[in-house]
Amino acid sequence: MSQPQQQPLLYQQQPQQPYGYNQPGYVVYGNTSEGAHHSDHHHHSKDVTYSIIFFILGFFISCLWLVNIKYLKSHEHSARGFAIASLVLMNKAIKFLTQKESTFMDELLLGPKYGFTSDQLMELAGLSVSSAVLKVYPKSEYRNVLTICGPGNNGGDGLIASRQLVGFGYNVSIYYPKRSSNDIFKRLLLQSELSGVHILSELPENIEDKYNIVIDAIFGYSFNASTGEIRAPFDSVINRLNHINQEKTPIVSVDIPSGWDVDVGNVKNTFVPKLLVSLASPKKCAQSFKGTHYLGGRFLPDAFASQWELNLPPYPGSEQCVDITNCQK
Ligand SMILES: NC(=O)C1=CN([C@@H]2O[C@H](COP(=O)(O)OP(=O)(O)OC[C@H]3O[C@@H](n4cnc5c(N)ncnc54)[C@H](OP(=O)(O)O)[C@@H]3O)[C@@H](O)[C@H]2O)[C@H](O)CC1
Ligand SMILES: [K+]
Repeated sequence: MSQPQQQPLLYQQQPQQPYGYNQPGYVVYGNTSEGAHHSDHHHHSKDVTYSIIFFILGFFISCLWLVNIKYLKSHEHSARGFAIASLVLMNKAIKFLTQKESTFMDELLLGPKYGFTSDQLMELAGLSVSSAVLKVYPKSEYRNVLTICGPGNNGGDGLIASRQLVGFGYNVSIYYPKRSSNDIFKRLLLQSELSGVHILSELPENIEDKYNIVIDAIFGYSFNASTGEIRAPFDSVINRLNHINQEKTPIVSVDIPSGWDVDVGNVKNTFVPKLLVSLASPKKCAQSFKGTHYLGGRFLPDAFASQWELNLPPYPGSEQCVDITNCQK
């Protein structure tokens, strides 16, 4: 006698639908409650497995913690636990700013509500960069420094960091091919020269033979990537940096790796620095950065940071920078 054939049964036809099973077209073979129970159990254990996987992956790419939202209603309490933990961590994750947000926040800090001056912020930003260099590249091994300064405030941070590095015992040269006529920058350059920084008239050949570190203070968050080109003279400067052997002479980027789109990242396939020192709060492009990552620019008032939900890590003691290498993705 032939066995009656088992008919596929759409799960939606069952009177009680356990959570997570009611996707259209979900099919259970056989109409016994045992089969449904077995499948139910299988799905619940899947909830736990997937919620754990997304929880762990979230440490590498934090937006994956958001995926765990769907397990908040799981029947498995461990899956719900991992979902809640993911959301807590997600909330604690450092915020990465867009170009627009960075500009807006800078204007706010310099406006009447917070009352900072540009000199103040730049001085603290520069001090953070020199402090991070001192930590990561000690002068016993990395004494000779070349700083390349751009036309804006990122270049100003470079001028300041260079002066401070001389104070820390480094031997520093600056290449500053497009100088601002703004009084602040003239004073910063004067102070650098008086402190003993060498001012170069052109970018030296054989950078790796002469220098132990290159500081990239060319462009910050106002770099305009929309035209798709880097204008002279920085096109050729960045091209030189693309070919530097960073195993010998690492590049330290101030706030943004120059040439990267602030919101998107390394779209032009230019150099990837060994060390990035983000200022105030990291920018979106730093989400794809895999090297050593420090945060500096310790000038944001606590009220400001909480209003903008920046979730910045605390700076240890009186330090001017903090290592955020593993908190960034
Ligand atoms: N609150 C803070 O976070 C602080 C940040 N600081 C630092 O300041 C920079 C932002 O400085 P900003 O002056 O706004 O701009 P940049 O330094 O990024 O330079 C922009 C100039 O670069 C030139 N540019 C832009 N796009 C291109 C391009 N495609 N090709 C060539 N050149 C380009 C342009 O200059 P021009 O003279 O050519 O017009 C831009 O004007 C921030 O990142 C921090 O490092 C402060 O130090 C402290 C406060
Ligand atoms: K830079």
